[in-house]
Amino acid sequence: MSKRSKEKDLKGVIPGITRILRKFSPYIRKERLLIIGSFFALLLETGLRLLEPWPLKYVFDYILIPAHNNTANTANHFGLSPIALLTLSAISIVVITGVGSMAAYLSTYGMSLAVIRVLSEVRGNLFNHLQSLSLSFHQKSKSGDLITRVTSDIEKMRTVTVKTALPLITNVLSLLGMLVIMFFLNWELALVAMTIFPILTLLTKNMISRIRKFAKQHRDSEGVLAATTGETIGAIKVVQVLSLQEMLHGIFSQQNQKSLDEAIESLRLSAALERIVQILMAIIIAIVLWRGSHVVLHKELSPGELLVFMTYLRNAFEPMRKLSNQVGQIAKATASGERVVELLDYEPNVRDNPSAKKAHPFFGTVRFENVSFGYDTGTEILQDVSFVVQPGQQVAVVGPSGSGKSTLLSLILRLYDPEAGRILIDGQDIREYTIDSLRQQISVVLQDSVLFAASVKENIAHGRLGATEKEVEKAARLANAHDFIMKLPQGYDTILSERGGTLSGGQRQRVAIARAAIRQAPIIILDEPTTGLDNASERTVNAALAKLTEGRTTFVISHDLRAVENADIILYIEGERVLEQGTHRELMRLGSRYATLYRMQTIITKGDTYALEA
Ligand SMILES: Nc1ncnc2c1ncn2[C@@H]1O[C@H](COP(=O)(O)OP(=O)(O)OP(=O)(O)O)[C@@H](O)[C@H]1O
Repeated sequence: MSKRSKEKDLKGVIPGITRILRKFSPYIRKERLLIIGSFFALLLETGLRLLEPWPLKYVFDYILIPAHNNTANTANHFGLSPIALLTLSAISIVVITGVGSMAAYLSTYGMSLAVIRVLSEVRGNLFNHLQSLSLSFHQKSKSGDLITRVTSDIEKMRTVTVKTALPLITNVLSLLGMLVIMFFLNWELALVAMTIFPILTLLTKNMISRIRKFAKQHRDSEGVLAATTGETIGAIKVVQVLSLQEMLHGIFSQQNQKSLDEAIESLRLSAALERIVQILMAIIIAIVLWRGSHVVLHKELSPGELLVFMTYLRNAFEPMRKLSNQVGQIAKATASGERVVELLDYEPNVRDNPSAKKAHPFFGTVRFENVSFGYDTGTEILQDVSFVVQPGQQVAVVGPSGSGKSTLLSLILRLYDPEAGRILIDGQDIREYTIDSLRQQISVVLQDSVLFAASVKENIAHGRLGATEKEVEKAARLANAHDFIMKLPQGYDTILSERGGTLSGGQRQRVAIARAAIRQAPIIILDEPTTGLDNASERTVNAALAKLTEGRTTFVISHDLRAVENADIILYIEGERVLEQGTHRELMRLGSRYATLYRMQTIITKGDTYALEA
């Protein structure tokens, strides 16, 4: 096959492979000794494979045919008697195959080992990279699709590289070797044999690119399926409560059918391609046999040499037949590889500045200077927000739903960066601190705290790496969680279910408070931590929160204005701006939005109380 036509066949695959290799080169470099060693073994294997039919030639040309024609003479060939030559040929068959197999074993084992090592390192880094990608990326991505990239896309690359790409390299090398020898034996016959390559290229070009297209679509559909499954299982409670099963089953079935159709189409094309190659090869073998016999009759080639020629052609048949399938497989794995590279290439929007330094232990002064932010360009959520909080002050962030309260606090954590203005902690722009050292000094308790499927002890210790058992217990006591934890079947060693689903809402919040407490962070963010709890749980959680926040700069989001009226500063947000700020007394005296909302809430609550009493 000419280099150019081969390149055309692989159009799209070659740039993909180049991109993947370039991206993986640091990992590949680490395994270079193993790869080079295995490559030499592979060359040896290929060379020996080429030698395989030659003993037959000598037996035919120098022993069998002369004997058959009664022209056998006792003349020595290569200084050997016919019987010695026969014995040597027989032995060499075993030696060539034996050494070739050993070389094949070494090359396969070495290369596979290198591939597995490279890909498992890539997978580890991909997982790390995923964790470091900004929240905005994860909110836009489908988690199932990301999971497919880390798991089955990498697995696809591994199996195809080991089981298909490496044998393909051996096949291509031996095909090239066979061609050289065939030209050397008889260039005219070699040319006839070679006509198969351009014909094959023309016939298969279109099919290969269609296989690639369907394979890529199939991989993407699998990602969508995984995403739907993940989303459904993740929200199973909502699904069951709202009886969404049938609707989701409909969506899933459609996606499943699409994935099936694409898989079948790509399989059908691969199978058709294989058969086309098979028929073409039979035609070429027939032509070469026909033409070759004439050449032998004209004494331009010995019968043994024609035998070698035909054996090469037959041997070439198997790799050639497989070639199309292998190229199809490689095209599929390249699609997987490109999905992995695409993800690795994705840069987090929020990352450490080159000049960023590890933060010193914070005192806890927080200053917003003309901060503006929007999730999508053009739609501002916060505009020109400015305020200052002194160490140890309690700040309440209030305002209508969707006004940007959670967004404001997520900026302090650098989950997003402001579009304009800056946020300072202890007088320094937070972008000048490394993200890790900034977040380590901020504790967060959210409305619905997520716990991991690990022991209670581990869940609390997640708050600070290297926390001791004593510290875990101290934090749990502070969070009013120790008593209920001791009543769990294995106490602190009780393994929680996924997302802490086996605990009640109040218990989950108290474990989350313990996790926040163990951090001993100077800044605390509470995003409606008591919403959804009954009165008794709310009281216990509030008592725990009071201990957690004592003496620390605290931001608390609350819809219940009476719960935060003692805050040192109240920020009232509405219409993208902090409309009012001050103490409860100051804002009530102002008699504007906050005061109206506060009065409304008080009246409503009183109304509820009267209703209950009646
Ligand atoms: N990841 C996101 N991408 C795009 N828009 C978002 C995202 N998160 C929030 N928003 C939008 O930003 C606005 C502010 O949301 P935010 O959650 O900060 O409000 P909030 O005041 O905390 O609301 P609530 O009181 O209901 O919790 C809303 O209009 C919301 O739809």
